[in-house]
Amino acid sequence: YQCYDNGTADAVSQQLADFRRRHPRPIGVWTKLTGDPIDIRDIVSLNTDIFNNKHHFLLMSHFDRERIPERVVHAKGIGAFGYYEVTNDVSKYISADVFNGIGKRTPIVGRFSTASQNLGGTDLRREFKGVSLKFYTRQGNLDLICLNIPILMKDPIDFLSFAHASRRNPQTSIFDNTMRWDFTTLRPQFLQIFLWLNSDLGIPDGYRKMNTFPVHTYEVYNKHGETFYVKFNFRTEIGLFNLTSAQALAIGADDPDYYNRDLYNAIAAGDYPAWRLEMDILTKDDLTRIDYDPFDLTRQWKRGTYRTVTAGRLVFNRHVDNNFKDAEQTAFNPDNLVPGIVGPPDAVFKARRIFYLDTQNYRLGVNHVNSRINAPLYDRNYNRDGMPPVRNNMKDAPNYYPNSFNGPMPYVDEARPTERLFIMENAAVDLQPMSEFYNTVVDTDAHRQRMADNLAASLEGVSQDIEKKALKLLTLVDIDLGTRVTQALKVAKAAAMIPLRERYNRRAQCLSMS
Ligand code: HEM
Repeated sequence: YQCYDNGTADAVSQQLADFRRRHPRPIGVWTKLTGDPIDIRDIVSLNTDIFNNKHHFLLMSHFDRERIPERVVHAKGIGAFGYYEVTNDVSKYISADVFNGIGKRTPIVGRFSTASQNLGGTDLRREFKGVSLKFYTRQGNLDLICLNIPILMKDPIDFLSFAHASRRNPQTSIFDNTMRWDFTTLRPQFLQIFLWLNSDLGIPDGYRKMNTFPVHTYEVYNKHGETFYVKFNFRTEIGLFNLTSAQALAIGADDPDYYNRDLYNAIAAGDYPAWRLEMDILTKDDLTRIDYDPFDLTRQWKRGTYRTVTAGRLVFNRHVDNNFKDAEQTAFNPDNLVPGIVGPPDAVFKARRIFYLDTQNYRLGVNHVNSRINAPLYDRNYNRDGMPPVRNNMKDAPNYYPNSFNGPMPYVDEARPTERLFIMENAAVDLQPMSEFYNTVVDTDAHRQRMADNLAASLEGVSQDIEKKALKLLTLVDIDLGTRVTQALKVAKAAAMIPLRERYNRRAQCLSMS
C-alpha cells in the first residue's frame, strides 16, 4: 500500500484530500438545481424571509426526498468497476460472445454486499456475502449474481420467511436467534446454509478473499446448438482467508465497514481484486448417468462426475464514480441473460426471473434500465415514456410492432435449442449433504469444535422448545455435531449467568488483550 500524508495507508480516509489535490481551486460557481448562481447572501437564512429564498427551498425540498427504499436484502454494499477477460477457449461449450475470443475484455460493474444488514449495518456478521456482476456485453447485459457459499435453498416460496427470520424481530427490532432457529427447524432445507455460515468459511476476511458462486446450474449452448449444463465458479486469486468469531467481533467493534474499506483501499493501491472463472460442466449424456439432481441448489455436484475448465479472469480496477449513482441504483437481475445462455431450469431461478424486476420497479422505478449504470451498450425497443429517466425515448422511431417503417426487427439465433429442459423437483429434505459437509469440508477436529461453538452461541437465548428441536436436528445430521453443540451450549449458558454488564466488561478486557 502507498503511504498517505497523514501517515496511514487508508485511501478511504484520504478520499477528500485526494479530491482537493486534483482540484486545487473550487470546481466552479455553486448553482441552484435550476442552474442559476447562488448569491452569497442567500446561503444565510437567519433574519431573512424563507419563502423568498429559492435556494433554501430547493436545498431542503430535495434533501427531504433524497432517500429511496433500500434493497429488501443485501442493502449494504459497495460498487466497483472492472473487466472480464477471456483467457481460455470455451467455445466448445458456450457461444455467448462475452466468453469467446481469447484476450477479449468486457467492462463490468460489480456490487459487493452483505445479506441481512440494513444500510449502515456491519460487514462482520455471519451471513451471506454477495458479489453481483453486470457484464456490458455486445449482446446485451449479462448479470451473474453470486454468493460466497455454493448452496442455497429449494422452494422459492420460502424465501420471504428465510429473509425475515434471518433479520430483525418486528417487535424488538433486534436480530433474533429464536426466529432463526424456529424457522430452520421447521424448514430443515435451510440448515445447511446455517452450517456453512457457522463454519470457518462463515466470515471471510473481506470481499477479496472469498470465492463466489451464482449457485444455479445454467443451461448453455454452443454455436452448433449443443446443450451443456454449467456451474460458474469465481475463485479468488489472492486466496481464501477467514476470520474467527473473536476476530470479527474485535474488528466489527472498531470498523463495521471493514469489508468496504478493504476493497476501496485495495483498488486505490493498485492491488486489484481478481477472480478466476471456472466452469464445471455436465453434458446431456451425463444427466442420464449421474445419481443426483444437478439442479438442486441444496447440494453440490459429486466429485468425479463432471469436468472443470478455466474460462477467464474478473478484475476490479476502478472505484465507482459515485456510490449512489453506480451501486445503489444498479439493478442486477438474474434474468439478464445473453444468447448462448438459456438459463437455469430450477424453481428458485424461475421465481428470481420475476421478483428482481418487480422489486427494482418499486425501488428504482419502471425506467431504471435507462439509468446510465443499468443501460446496455446497445438497445432498440418499442417501450416508451413512464417516470424518468427516459434517455432519448427512441426519438422519432415507430412505437409499435409490426410496422412498415423500419422500426427495429427481431433476429434469428440459429443455434438456440428448440427444446428446453423441464425438471420435476423433489421437495424431500436430504440431510446427507449436510453430513458430508460436516465430515469433509469441515475437515479437522479443531474446525468442528469452532463450528460447534459458533452454533452454540447462536442458540444462546433461544426458547427452550426450539433449542431442543435444534439440538435434535443437529444430532440427526451427525451425532458428533449434536454432542459437541450440546456441550458447547452448556458452557455458553454458564457464561450467560454472569450479568450482562460484567460480560461486556470481560469481553472488552479480552479484546484489549488480543
Ligand atoms: C427465491 C430465491 C430468491 C429471491 C426471491 C431473491 C430475492 C432478492 C431480492 C428481492 C433482492 C433485492 C434486489 C434489488 O433490490 O435490487 C435480492 C438481491 C440479491 N440476491 Fe437474491 N433472491 C433469491 C435467491 C438468491 C440466490 C440464489 C442468490 C445467489 C446465488 C441471490 C443473491 C442475491 C444478491 C447477491 C443480491 C444483491 C444484489 C445487488 O447487489 O444489488 N439471491 N435477492
